[in-house]
Amino acid sequence: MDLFESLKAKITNRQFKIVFPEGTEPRIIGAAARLNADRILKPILIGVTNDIQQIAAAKGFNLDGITIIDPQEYPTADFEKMVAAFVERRKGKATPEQAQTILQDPNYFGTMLVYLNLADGMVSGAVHSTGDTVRPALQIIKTKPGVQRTSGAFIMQRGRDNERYLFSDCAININPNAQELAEIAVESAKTAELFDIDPKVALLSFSTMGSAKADEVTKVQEAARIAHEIAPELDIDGDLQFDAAYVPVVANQKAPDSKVAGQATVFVFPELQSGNIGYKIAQRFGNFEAIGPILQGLNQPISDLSRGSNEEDVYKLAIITAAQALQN
Ligand SMILES: CC(C)(COP(=O)(O)OP(=O)(O)OC[C@H]1O[C@@H](n2cnc3c(N)ncnc32)[C@H](O)[C@@H]1OP(=O)(O)O)[C@@H](O)C(=O)NCCC(=O)NCCS
Ligand SMILES: CC(=O)OP(=O)(O)O
Repeated sequence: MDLFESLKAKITNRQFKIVFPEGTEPRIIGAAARLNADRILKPILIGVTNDIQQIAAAKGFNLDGITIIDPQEYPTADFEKMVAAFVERRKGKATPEQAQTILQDPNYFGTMLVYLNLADGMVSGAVHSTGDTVRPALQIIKTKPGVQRTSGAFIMQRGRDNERYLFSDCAININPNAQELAEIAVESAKTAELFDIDPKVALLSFSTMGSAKADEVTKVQEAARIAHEIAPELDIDGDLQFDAAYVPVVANQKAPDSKVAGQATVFVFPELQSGNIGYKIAQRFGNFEAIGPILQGLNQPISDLSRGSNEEDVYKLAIITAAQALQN
């Protein structure tokens, strides 16, 4: 079965509430209208009610049954509760006065709705940068016990045969050290399993099994060693060049003893430059659909769209976000 058909079947009965802080963005309104009409989840749009209604009317989107929250019209008592919870969560890093201002930002407001369990997840980033989208989540939602760093994975899928892979970290950690890279690899394997990808994890490099000597390669080798320690049951290998990870005949030549080479399904990039460039090349040259970034390792699901996303990307990432909520 198609991944999204199977995810829809899993989440439909739960009617998760997913908040969209960019409520006046037509791609967001269009996706929310479809998700609502298809009865997959309950969207909450944040923004000025009149503005959202006018854009929806102009584009022909039906908003019946969709909740709109205008932060300016939010009941005072509820906003005060939100401010108090934010101040408590930030533990001395924000005064109530600062919190009042910070929570005017729709990404902070939306993240607090999730934190307060008034929503089950959040999807934003269609117009905001990744930093502005995820910073509230890093500060408020925070990582799960045992996870030090969140990271951003993409499901990459193509064609009718369900050719599907996971790429990470394509969104968050600019230059992870070996320990952080190992954690990204292990968290990526868990994300892959959640989305029906059998994880064979390649730690990518410009070197295969030590064919090049450089600090950058040593970092990847060290990450592979640490990842084996953290999760000995997983198939994780590196350093591997992309061709050795992906192409069986090259794998036979470059890494004949590897359990991952030639069959990798999860591709972990050594740092963010290559990760972000790599997924966009596969998406734009390789005709892969890129769904994400899915933030891994957070206590509650928050997803960050690329500003290059279309309505279909928003629709699918909302489904992924709701599927992550099933784990909570
Ligand atoms: C993600 C990012 C915005 C965080 O940067 P930042 O806001 O400057 O982070 P700070 O160092 O100020 O930390 C802010 C908080 O987030 C936490 N944090 C930062 N990075 C984190 C991570 N990867 N995982 C978990 N928590 C993290 C910090 O511990 C800190 O928490 P605290 O305030 O409770 O102490 C930054 O790493 C970044 O810009 N990454 C690249 C994003 C990008 O442009 N990607 C390409 C497009 S997708
Ligand atoms: C994930 C990503 O690259 O986001 P953006 O295109 O918005 O920078």
